[in-house]
Amino acid sequence: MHRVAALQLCSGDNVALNLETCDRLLAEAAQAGCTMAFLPENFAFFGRHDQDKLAIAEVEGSGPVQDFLSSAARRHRMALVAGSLPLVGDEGRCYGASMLFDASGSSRAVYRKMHLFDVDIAAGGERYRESAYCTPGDDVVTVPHAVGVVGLSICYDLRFPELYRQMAVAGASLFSIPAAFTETTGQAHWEILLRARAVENLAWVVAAAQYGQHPNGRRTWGHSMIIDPWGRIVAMQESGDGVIVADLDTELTARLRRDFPVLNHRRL
Ligand SMILES: O=C(O)CNC(=O)[C@H](CS)NC(=O)CCC(=O)C(=O)O
Repeated sequence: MHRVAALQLCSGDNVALNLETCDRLLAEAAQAGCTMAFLPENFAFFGRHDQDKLAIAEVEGSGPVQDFLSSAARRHRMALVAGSLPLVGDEGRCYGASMLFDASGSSRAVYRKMHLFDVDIAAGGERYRESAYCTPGDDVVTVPHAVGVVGLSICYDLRFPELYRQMAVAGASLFSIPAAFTETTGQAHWEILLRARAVENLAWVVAAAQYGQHPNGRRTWGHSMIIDPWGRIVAMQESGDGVIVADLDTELTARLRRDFPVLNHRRL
């Protein structure tokens, strides 16, 4: 059994304030006995304009947000999956990156968001062009850890089941899916997509989410969830700052994968 936490917050454009909130929630998670905590997409900064986040983009391995993560992991004695933070990319753009820190504060892995959210949402009258300021990563990342092999992903990636299948085939038994899902698409698709990724791969899903209204006027869906490999939602918070906690039973994953071997029945 490994107790893990997902943090939910409503990040704004003040980095220090967002990190303070994260730190408070991490302390709660540590207090609850968690050995690992997951943060949402854009936990450190949600700006007024899309390109604002370029100003806080860091080079991999150094910078105030990464320093905070390393120190928070050490202080709270927890491994962290830092949902997403901007890392410097090329041509004046950044990567949306998810980093895993171990409890000693060392960075163990970096995943760069592969699928960029360039969509128009008719129902909400919203237009997103993530590729205007972000550049996509090319590499699938799985990280062996105490809780199992962790597959890293970010938000819109959730709609691409082939990424999760590839991670599952590479051994992943837990998917991290941090998000800032739109309220409109979240209401329609969030839960069904998350549970599908869990069920079809017999894997745990930890989805730490942003909620509420951000400085750019956009509203995000919240509903952070931890889902077991049978598709049951074992912890969920609709709205508000908070920490959801679950005990990950790694035996359950092993038993399901043995007795219900869908991953071995693939023909393609
Ligand atoms: O707009 C912002 O600044 C915050 N959002 C994000 O950073 C990212 C990229 S724009 N959002 C998503 O990927 C939403 C996906 C989604 O909502 C879906 O797949 O339905």
